[in-house]
Amino acid sequence: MILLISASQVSRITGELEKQYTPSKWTVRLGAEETLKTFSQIGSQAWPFLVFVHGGYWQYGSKDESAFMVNPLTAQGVAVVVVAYDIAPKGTLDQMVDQVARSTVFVQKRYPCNEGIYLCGHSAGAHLAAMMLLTNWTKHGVTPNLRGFLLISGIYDLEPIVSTSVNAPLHMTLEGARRNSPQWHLEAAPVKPADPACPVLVIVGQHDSPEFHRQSREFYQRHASSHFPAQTLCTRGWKASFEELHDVDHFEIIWNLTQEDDVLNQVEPWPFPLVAAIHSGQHGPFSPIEFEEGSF
Ligand SMILES: N[C@@H](CC(=O)c1ccccc1NC=O)C(=O)O
Repeated sequence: MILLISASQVSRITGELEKQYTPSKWTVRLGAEETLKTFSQIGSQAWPFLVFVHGGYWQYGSKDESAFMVNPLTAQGVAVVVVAYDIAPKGTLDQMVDQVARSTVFVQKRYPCNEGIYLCGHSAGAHLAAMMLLTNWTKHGVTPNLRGFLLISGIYDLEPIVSTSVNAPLHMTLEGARRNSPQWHLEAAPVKPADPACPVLVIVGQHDSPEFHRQSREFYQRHASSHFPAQTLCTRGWKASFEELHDVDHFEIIWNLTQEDDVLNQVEPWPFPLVAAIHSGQHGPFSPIEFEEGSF
């Protein structure tokens, strides 16, 4: 059989074929251009990342119990990384600090197009996150795109706990406690994060103990004083703020991250995309990003 078709028919057919093989022309919810833009953003993994470091006095807790804040965040396009680290007695403080640094570096290397890495830690996790303020990233080969720190009910000077039962599995010497106390190394912080305006939000719960209040206040403190002569976040030039959250204890302060009307909404001004996520109260699918020690 011989089939005769004209040039105009060919172009109509190829035009139709073109359309058939252009999936963006068939999208329903968004226009072609917007769909492609959205898709390329997802493809380039240009998300903000919230890296969460759990608490538990460096001797209990795990990543598996610590993904409770994931849903409201992922619903807002924030990728959440829940860090696992070797708690005592397996891990030492020095190792835990190094593991959190390497986890942060892993996120930067794996997702170089990220729209910022926000380090958030609770209690002992806030201590580990705060140690990242002091990290010399040059030895890791990359400076993470750190855009914010959210330090919740943390401890920044470990010396007072050396003589408490908390130290039993940690075996910290006074020297080790000092070495791992961000409070005592602010003046020596080698490199600030890439963004010099990287905000640091220090938060403590109203019903946290007076010692926890003191630790947060002194780490943040606006001016050095004769009463407290050490360097602080503020005196070292960090863009820091301090909040005492009303009517929450050491545990509620972090549990509330799961809730739509989270008390952290009251924090003003909030420098993190976290706030938008928590404000929205929309819970998306649970999709944590997990990686293990062996993968970095
Ligand atoms: N043994 C402590 C528990 C504790 O400090 C804690 C428990 C869960 C998550 C964080 C904690 N504290 C600091 O990391 C207590 O009885 O309060």
